[in-house]
Amino acid sequence: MLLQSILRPRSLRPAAFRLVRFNTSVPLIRIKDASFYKQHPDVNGASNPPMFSQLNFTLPPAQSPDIHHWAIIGDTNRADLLEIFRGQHISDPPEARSYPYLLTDEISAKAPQHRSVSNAIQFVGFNGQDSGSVAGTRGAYLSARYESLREETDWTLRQYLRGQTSLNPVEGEENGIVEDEDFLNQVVTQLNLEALLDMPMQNLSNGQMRRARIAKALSKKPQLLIIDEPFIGLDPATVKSISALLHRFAQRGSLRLILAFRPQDQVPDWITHMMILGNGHNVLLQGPANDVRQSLASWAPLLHPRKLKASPVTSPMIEKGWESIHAGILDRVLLRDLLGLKASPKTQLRMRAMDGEPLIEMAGVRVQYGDKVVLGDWTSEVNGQQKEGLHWRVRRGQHWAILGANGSGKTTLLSMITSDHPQTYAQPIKLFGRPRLPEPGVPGISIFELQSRIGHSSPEIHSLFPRNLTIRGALESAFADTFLAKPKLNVQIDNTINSFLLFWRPELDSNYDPSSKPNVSTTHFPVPHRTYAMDSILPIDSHVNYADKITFGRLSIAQQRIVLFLRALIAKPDIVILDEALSGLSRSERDLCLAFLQVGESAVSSKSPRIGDDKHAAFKGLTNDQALIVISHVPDEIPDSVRFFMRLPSDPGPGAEALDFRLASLASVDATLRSRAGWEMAWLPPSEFEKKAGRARRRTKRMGSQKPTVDHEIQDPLEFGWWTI
Ligand SMILES: Nc1ncnc2c1ncn2[C@@H]1O[C@H](COP(=O)(O)OP(=O)(O)OP(=O)(O)O)[C@@H](O)[C@H]1O
Repeated sequence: MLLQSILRPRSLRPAAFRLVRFNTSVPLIRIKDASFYKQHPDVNGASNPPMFSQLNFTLPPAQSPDIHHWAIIGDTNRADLLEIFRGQHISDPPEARSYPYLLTDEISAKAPQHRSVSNAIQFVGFNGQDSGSVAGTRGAYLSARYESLREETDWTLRQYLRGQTSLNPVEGEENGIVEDEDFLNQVVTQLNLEALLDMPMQNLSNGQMRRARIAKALSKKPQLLIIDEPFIGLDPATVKSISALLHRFAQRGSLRLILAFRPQDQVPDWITHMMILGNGHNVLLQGPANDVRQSLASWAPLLHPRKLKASPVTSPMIEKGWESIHAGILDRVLLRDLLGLKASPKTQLRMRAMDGEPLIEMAGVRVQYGDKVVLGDWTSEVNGQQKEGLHWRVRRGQHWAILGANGSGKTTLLSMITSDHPQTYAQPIKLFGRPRLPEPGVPGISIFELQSRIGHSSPEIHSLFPRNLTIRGALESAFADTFLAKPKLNVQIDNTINSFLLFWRPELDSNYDPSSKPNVSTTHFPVPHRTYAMDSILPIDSHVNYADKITFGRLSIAQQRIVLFLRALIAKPDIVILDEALSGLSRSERDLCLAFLQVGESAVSSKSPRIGDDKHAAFKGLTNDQALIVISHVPDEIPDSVRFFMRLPSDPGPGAEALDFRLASLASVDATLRSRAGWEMAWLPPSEFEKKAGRARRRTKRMGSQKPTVDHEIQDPLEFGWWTI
């Protein structure tokens, strides 16, 4: 989403072809007409194609007076480019990539360890398998995070930051190796990490872990810090503060920064230069941010080729856009993402389901470690009285969003529902109308029953999901007791899995080519009396056997997230929990997931026409019997069918009003959390929230000659004092 700011008119020239002049002649990174290979260019021919052929890129050091704050924008191939910047992959010719500034006398005198590229350039990436694990922490399933036993290797944040993570430290390094204590303290303060210093790393929330990793990288005072997807999974206030903080560090002139984003992400205003990657390993545009934005804006008409052909107006930049489309480097899905245009997924607003069977009931949940209460440290209104702890009810058919700043307890709350948290058993929680432990006359609910009735996708599941399962195996595991146990399958389940695999083939099978027909003889098939597309009469196996060959580990991060999203839905569980399940997806993939959630296989993708037959679709969207719980820091990832939300309290720090606990519903059909107005309203501090939101009011209805009774539809809002926005 790059076209946020007003564009100033300038001549349209592809920035990649422009000469760049710097005041300093000693760049930090110089890449000149280089191609890059994963293996030596002489081996493996076709399976070792060049990446970023004839790449040119120059980055002046932080000490140079030229201000260069770079953003790299691209899909999965941006990871390869970031590795190239860090000295990985083979450069052809070898001397075409160099780091001249690291060889200067200035570096030898000030920071000799920075003569090595791996010391001078630090990288922080958050997405995917390595995202949560730091030096062996957070390695086990979520439940391990909550175990009271601590291993010797459960390093605290302080130990992690000081590098004290060796069981047998070398003499003299018992307290870690810190180059500059004052600087480390400053970084800790600025990233608001002081209060967490003595906490084991595996107990940190996602947002806290991200801040910790940025702090660790900054504390090494690198010449260049590269951060991939710096803001993914952070609450809006933390995004603002980390963005401002990174800007301050970069402005000081001691650190260069390269931030990498997905095409649909919002890029901070202070970014001065951009490189936009196209499909394959190709650079589409590169140069000063305003020029790139302007070139991109001129490509908007390419989304409407018919209108464009009728118009006599053309320009070299539009020509370049056409060429890129014809060469396959640019496609309309990518262009839409870059231009920040929303596709319009079919939205179906779910009727307010107020009288469904209760699936989750919490009556005063309070989770604490020692003196620290991490969930339920508030009072709220229950039947007109103030009660302590979390009181909440989720019924069949209801779609909820859980909102809260990083560290406010969202993951802890979910672990109460999934029973990953040992304290679940001691809490006043009922699931499916039953307590966790048996009570006189009421049987408890077993963990296996619970797992079979809850579909769940989360960053924790992503980081622990077995990489060697095939795509089909991954979906089948939704019907098993554990990831690797034998699934309980039957013909109907097999058909459902095939149906999902068929629908999602364009996204999951990288070799999928809608124009090529599978190499299967059709001569022995009965001749249909009408003409059908050839694809639809081929056996389904020929369309879905890709899923038996591709393993989860070979998929891109976005594809892995799609598979886990489908895995959460496929067994038609009573409760679907999507915890940051769509983060890391491109805008079009995310919109397709949202549409799929609501209308199933009749959702439409701009990527390719679907082969599926809607009438016989195995999945037609969530049913009125299912409940949905969504957690996301990004409004665009919250389906419009979400009609209720819970906001957990958080304290943004000195000078800002703390957010309090609220339960609320979205009153009008037009109000959604995806809309800017709805999102901002949901995050208002109490003084403003109470002015703008309404209270659930008592409605009565007459039943024959009997006295008026309270409408059952209003029971929960009145009982729990809901608000409406
Ligand atoms: N075992 C533990 N001991 C002490 N504190 C803990 C422990 N486990 C988690 N916490 C703290 O509980 C709080 C809630 O964490 P949780 O992961 O639920 O937050 P979250 O809302 O999911 O955050 P995010 O949006 O960053 O993922 C955090 O402050 C975390 O540091």
